[in-house]
Amino acid sequence: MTGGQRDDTARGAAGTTPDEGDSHGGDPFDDALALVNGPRRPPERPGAGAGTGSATGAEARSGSGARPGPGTGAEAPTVRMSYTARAATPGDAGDTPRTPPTSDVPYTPDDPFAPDDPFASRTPSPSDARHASDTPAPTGNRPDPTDPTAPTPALPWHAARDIARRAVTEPPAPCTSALAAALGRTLAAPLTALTDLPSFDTSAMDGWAVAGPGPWRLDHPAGTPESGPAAGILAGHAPTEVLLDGQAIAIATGARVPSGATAVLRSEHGEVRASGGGQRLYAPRPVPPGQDIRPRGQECRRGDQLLPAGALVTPAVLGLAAAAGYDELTAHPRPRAEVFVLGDELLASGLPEEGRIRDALGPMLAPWLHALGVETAPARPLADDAGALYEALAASTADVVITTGGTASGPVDHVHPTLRRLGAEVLVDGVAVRPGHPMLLARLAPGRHLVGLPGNPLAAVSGLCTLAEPLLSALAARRPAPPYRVPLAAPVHGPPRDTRLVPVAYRDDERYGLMAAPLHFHGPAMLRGIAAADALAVVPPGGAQRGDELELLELPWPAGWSAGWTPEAPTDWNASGER
Ligand SMILES: Nc1nc2c(c(=O)[nH]1)N[C@H]1C(S)=C(S)[C@@H](COP(=O)(O)OP(=O)(O)OC[C@H]3O[C@@H](n4cnc5c(N)ncnc54)[C@H](O)[C@@H]3O)O[C@H]1N2
Ligand code: MOO
Repeated sequence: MTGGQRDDTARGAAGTTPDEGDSHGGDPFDDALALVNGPRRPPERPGAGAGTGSATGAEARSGSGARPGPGTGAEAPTVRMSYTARAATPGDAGDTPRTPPTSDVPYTPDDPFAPDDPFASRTPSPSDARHASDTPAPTGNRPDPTDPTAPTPALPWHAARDIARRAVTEPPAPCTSALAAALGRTLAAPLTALTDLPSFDTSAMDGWAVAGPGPWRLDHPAGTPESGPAAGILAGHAPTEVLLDGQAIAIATGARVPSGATAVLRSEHGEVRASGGGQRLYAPRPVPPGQDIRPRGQECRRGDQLLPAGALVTPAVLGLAAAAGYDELTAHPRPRAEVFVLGDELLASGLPEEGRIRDALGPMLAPWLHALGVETAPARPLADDAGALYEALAASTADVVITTGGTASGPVDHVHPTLRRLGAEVLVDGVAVRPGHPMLLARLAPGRHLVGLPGNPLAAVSGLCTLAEPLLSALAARRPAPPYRVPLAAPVHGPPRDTRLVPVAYRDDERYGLMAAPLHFHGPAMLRGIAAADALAVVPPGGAQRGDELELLELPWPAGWSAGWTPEAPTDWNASGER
């Protein structure tokens, strides 16, 4: 979890006073929320100059609760909304289209606040998807093979995730690798200690190993007498001395305590005085037996289970494994994924021009998959060409192929026909979730799957989190993380039948503690909200109120994430003096 300790007094929690977001208060998190949650410029209407026919800033702040008609000021039918002021303002309801809706078409398929979406679930889903586990095991919503034109009912969100997780019956066989190569993989067997830890009685402090009550004779001072505890038994040495009652010897932190020693006296607690040609060590007060000695086996005994099979190999696990004597680990291989980005309109660089736009998914998906522990090459752009898609899918050997775009039924949406041509088994064909409902999952061959992400960028994120993440996690043999819930900081409207995934940022609240503040700019084609988010909140059909505890899907990068950065070549900072 990230950001739980942030001091957030932000006014920018979505749906509260969003349009005040332009006044930054100097608090970094406040500023971040304000930046992402406001202010918005009303969208231009096609063919109109900037601002023409759009709500003014004053109107935007007025919270009138009505959506203006196209250039007439006429009000659309009232739509029940929780954060009325924002949702009622053009350009504000997530992805309000450039053409404001007419009064008889009060919302569009894109509108995340629309109470009912004609393109959403074609059959009712359970009224509350939070209880999907009460429903019988899902069998998917693959289309009727006898009728290729039959509409496919969208699956409830939890059921779709469940199918994705269970699509993998057996993860690829584990393999053994050097420790470092196991990072990010899943332990195939319990991590069992190969040694006691510590493996010998160890001094926890620099000072003297002492035997019995003081004062003690320093019979074995190593080095000069003045060097005190800096000499004596050093870490890494195996002492042969046996201390007798009344004797002491200098010892360093981490050194093996000689037999006969009953405690370690810290250097700052002891005083060495000359005495009759020798030296005596005095302590201001009695030293309890065992003080500052880490006894052998304190952390574990050889054979103890340190971690179960299925644990994720994190940097800390690598450290523990090394301490416990491992040179190699047996772990499940990382899933291998290939990403094909479809769309003739996509540009790889520069500014959007003449109807063409930048590819936002290629740059996002490969590192997102890396963050999920998946091996993948840079995304491959593919033209909107059925033949090219067929060739690419037929040639791929990846465990999971991820396509973006082409999932709907437009003239160049080739994913469904290509899957049919390949004889793939469609397991999920549409999910009752917004955004992202045309997402799909298919089995290309035993052990090989395809996740079709919709082209709208936030819809693609939704598909990634809904279908790809559980599938990849099962392939990596990870145990599903138990869902956790955080109270919502502001109400979120929701359609009656579809789950919504809404970007949220953590904030602290006096009453509830950690809360999830919904972020604006959450329309299907927008990435501005998710780019500032800590997680996606799973809003059940019908929406949620402030204080409702919602399941969160955390994004796979915690605060301070460094993308596993490693220098390509060793860098000598001193040589250049530059950073
Ligand atoms: N008749 C219907 N039309 C649509 C429906 C529907 O149910 N019936 N669903 C809508 C929804 S919801 C979505 S989401 C999209 C899904 O479309 P596709 O998966 O076929 O994707 P495209 O049409 O190729 O693109 C949609 C949109 O996204 C832009 N895009 C695509 N790829 C990228 C990318 N890599 N980077 C940035 N933007 C991308 C593309 O230009 C389009 O604007 O279908 C709706 N239509
Ligand atoms: O517009 Mo679509 O809901 O899948 O993003």
